Amino acid sequence: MSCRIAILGAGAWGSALGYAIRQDNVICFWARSDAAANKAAERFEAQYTSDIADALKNADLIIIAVSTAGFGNILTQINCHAPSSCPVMWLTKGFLPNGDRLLHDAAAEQLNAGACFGAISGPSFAADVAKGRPAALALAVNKTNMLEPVQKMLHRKKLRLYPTADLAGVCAGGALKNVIAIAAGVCDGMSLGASARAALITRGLHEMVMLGTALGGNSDTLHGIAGVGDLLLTCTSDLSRNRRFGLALGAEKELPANTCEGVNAAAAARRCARRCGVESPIINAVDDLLQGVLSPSEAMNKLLARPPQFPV
Ligand SMILES: NC(=O)c1ccc[n+]([C@@H]2O[C@H](COP(=O)([O-])OP(=O)(O)OC[C@H]3O[C@@H](n4cnc5c(N)ncnc54)[C@H](O)[C@@H]3O)[C@@H](O)[C@H]2O)c1
Ligand SMILES: O=P(O)(O)OC[C@H](O)CO
Repeated sequence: MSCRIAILGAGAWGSALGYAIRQDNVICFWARSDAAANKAAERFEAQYTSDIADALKNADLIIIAVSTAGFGNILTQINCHAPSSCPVMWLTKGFLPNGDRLLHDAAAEQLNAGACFGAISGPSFAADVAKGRPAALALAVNKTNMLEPVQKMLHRKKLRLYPTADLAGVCAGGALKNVIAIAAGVCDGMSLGASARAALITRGLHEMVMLGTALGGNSDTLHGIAGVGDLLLTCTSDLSRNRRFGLALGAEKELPANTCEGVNAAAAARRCARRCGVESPIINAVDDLLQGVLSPSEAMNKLLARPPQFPV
């Protein structure tokens, strides 16, 4: 049976995912302006509109694909215009701006009572998925009875969706790996070598697990595709915008202007860690670098001056 899927945001990832699931579904993209909708329409055949009420009308599934900057406003629009029983998923990774709320906390607070919502997150570059290359992602929802119907609408041979009830863990993994990817980029931008990068990624994973579990996630999730899987991808591939941002920061070059969710996430993750009493030296170092409080070599020296601690 064909489903109507509204994808809110026609940027790189929303478009790539829409392309991957277009068969057997009617896809309707919402973009912020007519010009953006027309530009996105050049990518592949689907419905495109800049009227969000139009996109949401009669939707069987909603997928939010905007960056965190627009996430809160999109939730408000969904409340106003979407059928109340329609599940709301998102591809966005990070914290809501100006605070330290992960996206599932924002959805729980802002969406109408009883709403079904969740995240699709894992190692997946839009550029790969748009070319039909295989990817595996976690699919997490707040109502476990909805996992199977949502998975049925989206799962494909080359877009594998692994269902889980651990929404907090999936959201934490996607948000925190971006901060560590900036750190890995800084490390390589400073030419510190592959050994240092491996140590940084491993210690970064430790911070992700400690903080992610303090925020309600499961350790298994953070060691799975939505945690370590995404961490490995973003820390090691130059396709990652977070890693590229870190490379420029470490080499003290001009910073790229692309969507880079790790920038806002570093400050938010640091606030969460302080609130939860979790030690987060790498996250703090990234935030200090971004705030201009430390230079790359000062941040490195601060991390290297720490006493070695188990578990490693
Ligand atoms: N690109 C990828 O490979 C990839 C993969 C997985 C997850 N993600 C995540 O998906 C999200 C979107 O990333 P992207 O790569 O598509 O970014 P993008 O920059 O290509 O697109 C972002 C979209 O968000 C919209 N947007 C930005 N600010 C907005 C606002 N204030 N109000 C309404 N709309 C707004 C833009 O118009 C654009 O359509 C990010 O959270 C990113 O971390 C991206
Ligand atoms: O390009 P990045 O760093 O935003 O990463 C994109 C995806 O999150 C990778 O899974």
